[in-house]
Amino acid sequence: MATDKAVSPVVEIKNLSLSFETNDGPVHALSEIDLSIGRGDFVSFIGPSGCGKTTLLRAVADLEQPTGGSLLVNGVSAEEARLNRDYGYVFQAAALYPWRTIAGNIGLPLEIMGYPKAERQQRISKNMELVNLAGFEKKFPWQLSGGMQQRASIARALSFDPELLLMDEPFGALDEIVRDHLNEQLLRLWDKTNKTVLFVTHSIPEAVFLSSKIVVMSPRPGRIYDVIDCNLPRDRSLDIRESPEFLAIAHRVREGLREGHSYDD
Ligand SMILES: Nc1ncnc2c1ncn2[C@@H]1O[C@H](COP(=O)(O)OP(=O)(O)OP(=O)(O)O)[C@@H](O)[C@H]1O
Repeated sequence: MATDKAVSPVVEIKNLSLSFETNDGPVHALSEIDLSIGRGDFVSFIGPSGCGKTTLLRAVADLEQPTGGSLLVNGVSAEEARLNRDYGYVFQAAALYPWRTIAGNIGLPLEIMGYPKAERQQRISKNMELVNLAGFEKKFPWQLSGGMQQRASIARALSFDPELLLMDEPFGALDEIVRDHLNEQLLRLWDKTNKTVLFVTHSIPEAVFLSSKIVVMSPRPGRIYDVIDCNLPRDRSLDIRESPEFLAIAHRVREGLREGHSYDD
């Protein structure tokens, strides 16, 4: 029923654990993860290196298999959600094919899925506009800046209109000015499309600026240390980073990272 879908969580994780078998024995990457993500939420995952942020995102994408607990995506198993193409994935590197034009890259998932040409073109134009790349259809990736390439990879992830956008440190390799600019654009995009976003980052200001919810993780094995609601106005601009509300949330994230962190190594 449509109403059920509107209120049910997009991602529901209960007591999830995930270990990797290695030659040196098991690596316990995630433990006792409980999390419910609502439709239209923008959820950032922040935590020290190796705390399992990427592993959690990959489990939602059905690219890693949990060893315990349950995980539902759009009310079905992660595998079924993957087969339903319920998510688009954006990596740290834009990973565009250099021999394809920007339009050709953005349209690639649509080609693979067998969309007819006219619909492909219409979706490519719509998504290029959404990420402010209209006019660059015929350029090749190497003719675009790093930030523009990353915007193209976001347009590619959105090309088939998935409900869920999984983003693994998409702006981590970019300089701070470009990153600020992309943060503002991503916020506008989220506001316009109402997608549910799961976003991995190492940056406290980025997490606070973008999110409706911040998940602070602690390492070994990765657990959720704190979940912080961010109710900053939806039409915020970068200036909000100077506001007391912003600084208070950033402070709570920083404290969580400090307290959840083990300094043994
Ligand atoms: N395929 C794998 N085999 C064995 N161990 C793995 C594998 N993938 C990840 N790990 C381990 O699981 C733990 C979590 O890794 P993960 O990449 O999810 O952390 P992360 O929080 O995303 O780190 P970073 O912030 O550095 O990207 C780490 O200890 C990592 O070495």
